[in-house]
Amino acid sequence: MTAVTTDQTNTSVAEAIVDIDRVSVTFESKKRTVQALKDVDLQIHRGEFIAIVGPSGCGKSTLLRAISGISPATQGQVRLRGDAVVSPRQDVGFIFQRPALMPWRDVRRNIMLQAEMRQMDKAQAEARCRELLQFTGLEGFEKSLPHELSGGMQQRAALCRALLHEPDVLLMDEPFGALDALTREKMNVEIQRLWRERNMTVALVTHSVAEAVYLATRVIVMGPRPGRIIEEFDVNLPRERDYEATMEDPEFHRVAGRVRELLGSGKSHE
Ligand SMILES: Nc1ncnc2c1ncn2[C@@H]1O[C@H](COP(=O)(O)OP(=O)(O)OP(=O)(O)O)[C@@H](O)[C@H]1O
Repeated sequence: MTAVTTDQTNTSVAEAIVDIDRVSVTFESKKRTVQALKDVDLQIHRGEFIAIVGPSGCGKSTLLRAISGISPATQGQVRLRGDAVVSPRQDVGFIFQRPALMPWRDVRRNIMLQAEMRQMDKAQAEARCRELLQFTGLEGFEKSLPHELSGGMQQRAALCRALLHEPDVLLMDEPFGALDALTREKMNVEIQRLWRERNMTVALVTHSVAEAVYLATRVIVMGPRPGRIIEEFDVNLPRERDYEATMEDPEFHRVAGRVRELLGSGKSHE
């Protein structure tokens, strides 16, 4: 079993909404077998914001996919709200690296796709859609097609779609990697507010150490494939985080420094 050291004990006794118990994921094809995850143990408690960092190809996306059931565990077990995850789950929000909007549908209809897939009550979904458009600053762009939006706006539309059914668990796989630095910063601030105000449980995969530490209550560091958790750090910062002030906070520098050290201070982890 992988030894996990924690620099500060998380004494939270809150309910584990996600329980990952000795999970391994192996991909088998005719050509080769890849073990993407090996004996991963992790509990995510209600209201936590977990950021997962690690070298490229170490299994970060696979871990999120195991939680959502897109790539279920081949050994061990993931439990979501107590239920074993064995197939894709509808009761989470998932945001991919690319917004994956349908090019022929306008913003509103892209968001409402979620309602159609889930056969949600139309009037309720429309009301929720309007609320999310306002929340993410997309009001006025309901009728725009994806190609008429900036990258950040497209990712915001994807965020609205992922949140339409009000999931209490949000999984985000490097959602801001393709954005310019300033837009990424703005999205970080929006996600911080969203997590806080909606009291969601979030797991984020990111290559940015700064993004991980700014957003997370706990940073999980994975080692090279086969993916294992090698260390985790509690981030002792207030839930409400001003961006500039956080960047200057000694706690931010302490955690970011240790994470960078562990990742070999590679330049790929800004
Ligand atoms: N569907 C799949 N079929 C076969 N192999 C896969 C599949 N998905 C992932 N892998 C392999 O599993 C390993 C982990 O991949 P994963 O995408 O989880 O890594 P990652 O840490 O998210 O990488 P990156 O940071 O580069 O996005 C890689 O070697 C990858 O090639």
